Amino acid sequence: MKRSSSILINKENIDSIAIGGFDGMHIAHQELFNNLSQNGAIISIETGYASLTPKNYRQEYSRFPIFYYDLQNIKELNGIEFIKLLKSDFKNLKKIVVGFDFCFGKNRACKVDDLKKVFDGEVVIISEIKLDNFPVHSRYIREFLLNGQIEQANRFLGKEYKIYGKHIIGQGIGKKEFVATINLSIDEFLLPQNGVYISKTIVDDCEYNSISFLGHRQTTDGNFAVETHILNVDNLEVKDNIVQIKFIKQIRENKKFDSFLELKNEILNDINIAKKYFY
Ligand SMILES: Cc1cc2nc3c(=O)[nH]c(=O)nc-3n(C[C@H](O)[C@H](O)[C@H](O)COP(=O)(O)O)c2cc1C
Ligand SMILES: Nc1ncnc2c1ncn2[C@@H]1O[C@H](COP(=O)(O)OP(=O)(O)OP(=O)(O)O)[C@@H](O)[C@H]1O
Repeated sequence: MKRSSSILINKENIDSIAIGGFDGMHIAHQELFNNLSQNGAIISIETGYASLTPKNYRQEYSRFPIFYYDLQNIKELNGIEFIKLLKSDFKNLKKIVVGFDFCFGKNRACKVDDLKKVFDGEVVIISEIKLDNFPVHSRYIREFLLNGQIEQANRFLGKEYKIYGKHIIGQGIGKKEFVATINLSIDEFLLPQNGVYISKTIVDDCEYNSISFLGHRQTTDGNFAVETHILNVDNLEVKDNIVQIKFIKQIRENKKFDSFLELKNEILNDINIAKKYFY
């Protein structure tokens, strides 16, 4: 994972910034970044709600350094004070890029027209970016994921939705009764709707085709699990504690089976569907 590189950047060199929450770093956010100059930077206002690309996972989706501002620390500033803060943090600031609906200052009282009044440099306002006539926003991408509409979410994201998890020990019956899986514990990321997904899994810097399951293991211990089975690889040894899953397509919902044999047959069927997709 590319951690924020902003600490290594000399703020004096930054001459343009894009401002927003930027959860997801989706295609509309990228359009804002396209309007930055060579020495641009991203100002990410942290509300604590980011779940598509939580704070420490955002940098990998842009070459521009990200500087984080905690909303709690700036929410009492009025519009003029907020811009003053940015100008004092970035002494060479000449351009600000925001979207059509950008609000700033205490109680979100200031709008884009106010920005033009209080900032004495160039202000670039990006009109609402849409895909198939549908506005692109993080909140809609979250809804797509929660409905299992991964392909739609991925189009809006401009990339495959990816989560990071910690490798944990499972029940230990997968390999014996079904197929081997890597079990994960997920903290900060939004999980798509429960079910079975064609996916890719990144383990120890290698990306593998996979099939992933999210949900309560209704057929075995009933516990909630995030599990991924790597296709065509037996006995993969996982060294790194952190494993990534990219979601591609939901193939079915989670189900309760009357016997282990029925679950096993369904899992083998899922694997065949995934193999047809990949190979
Ligand atoms: C592709 C796939 C599909 C699965 N589908 C279901 C399911 O529909 N219902 C269910 O109860 N468990 C499902 N599971 C979870 C299995 O119950 C689980 O892998 C098994 O209990 C082994 O768990 P373990 O890895 O913790 O040992 C699925 C697992 C995989 C890999
Ligand atoms: N569809 C869009 N078109 C143009 N600008 C956008 C669009 N979505 C967001 N922006 C701009 O990107 C910046 C970041 O916005 P923000 O983090 O609120 O994204 P969002 O996708 O609208 O999120 P949410 O759905 O949670 O409100 C802001 O300057 C905002 O105006």
